Amino acid sequence: MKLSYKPVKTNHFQFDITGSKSISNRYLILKALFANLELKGLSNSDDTQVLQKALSKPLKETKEIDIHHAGTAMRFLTAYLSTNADANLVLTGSQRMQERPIGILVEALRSLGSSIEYVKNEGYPPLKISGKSLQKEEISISADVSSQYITALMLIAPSLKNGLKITLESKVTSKPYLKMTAHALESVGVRVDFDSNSIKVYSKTEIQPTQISVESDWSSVSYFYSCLVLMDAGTMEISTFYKDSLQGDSQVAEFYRHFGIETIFDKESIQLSKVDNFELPKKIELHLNDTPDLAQTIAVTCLGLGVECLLTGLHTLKVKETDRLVALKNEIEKFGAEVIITEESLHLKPGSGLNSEVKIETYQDHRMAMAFAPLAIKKDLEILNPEVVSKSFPDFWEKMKVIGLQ
Ligand SMILES: O=C(O)C1=C[C@@H](OP(=O)(O)O)[C@@H](O)[C@H](O)C1
Ligand SMILES: C=C(OP(=O)(O)O)C(=O)O
Repeated sequence: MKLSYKPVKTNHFQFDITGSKSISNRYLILKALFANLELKGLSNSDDTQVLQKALSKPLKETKEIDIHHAGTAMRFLTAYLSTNADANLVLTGSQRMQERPIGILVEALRSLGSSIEYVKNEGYPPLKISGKSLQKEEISISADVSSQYITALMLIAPSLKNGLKITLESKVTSKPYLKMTAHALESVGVRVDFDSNSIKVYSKTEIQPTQISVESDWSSVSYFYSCLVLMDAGTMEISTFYKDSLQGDSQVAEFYRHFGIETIFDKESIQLSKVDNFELPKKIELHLNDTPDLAQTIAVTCLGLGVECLLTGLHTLKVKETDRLVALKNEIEKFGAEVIITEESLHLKPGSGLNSEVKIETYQDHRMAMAFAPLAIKKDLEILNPEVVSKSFPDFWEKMKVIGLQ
């Protein structure tokens, strides 16, 4: 798809964004445990729909569940199904999902008493799961590969007889996602004690009727921050967001102050504006261990601005929808910049300008398509397989049109 920018008449853009897929998918598992939970504003992303569909089928009659590319659905369902006596099935996903590790979670669940077998390769989906009730109440797990393994255990913990105490080994990655899970549990009345390296989730069999409204997705809004930075002028009003967000990616508001974007919280929306006469830094250094999904957005913003950047804390990017460090290097260098990657960092040194007529490969990664789209404000470009955005943000291109990207 060829993308170009035609400034629209208005300078003030107002729109809403779909619900957070991370929050939605946590509450879908909680709803499977506690029927009297009512959810509003769920994400319309593929990742949420695939989980919703899997949970809506009678498990006894289900032989296989395919969750495609959805990491959260894969990890959360592995834990949920292994505790559900009706489950006797194969849980699988896309080719890439079969290359994303799950051994740490499977080992943890097995040590609690689960029956899970690898169908193809040791340590990777597909999994054959026979659900049963788990008896143990303590587990240690390494926390530096994916926080989703720990979230998966936290979400099933209320259904265990004595709850679950999880000890986190090694450095914790993506920690705000664990806080989000703790908050989701607490919001339905489950007690959680969260210390720096241990999490205790208490047992709960019933909850009071509870209604939850899902906040919009902060990772998705990051692309609009990037657009506004690269536009000459404009303001944006985007809903529904809260100042005390559960989402770690709300940190994007702080990060983009470095690029001259001010965020004002107004009731249930954010208002973004450009600071007058802002002087851009020559170089920016950010540690993104808490917010890995923002790395691509920020790297491409820096490319568009010609600002050098050093992003660290990125070791998990290799096991996401694609190896995002390699993908970023490949695509950014097409524009004439230099990118040096290590196991956990990306250093971008801008070139003298931006090369034209660049075609962006998206590697079946929604965030590759969405992160590069704002660059079209500076240079016409082509995004290959633009439909990948539906993993988290099906309306992405429609919203881009609102601000002038066609
Ligand atoms: O729990 C979640 O909802 C997520 C946790 C993060 O994954 P890791 O913990 O694997 O970094 C994040 O990248 C992903 O998009 C969503
Ligand atoms: C990494 C992501 O998702 P998941 O791990 O849930 O597939 C993402 O949305 O960027």
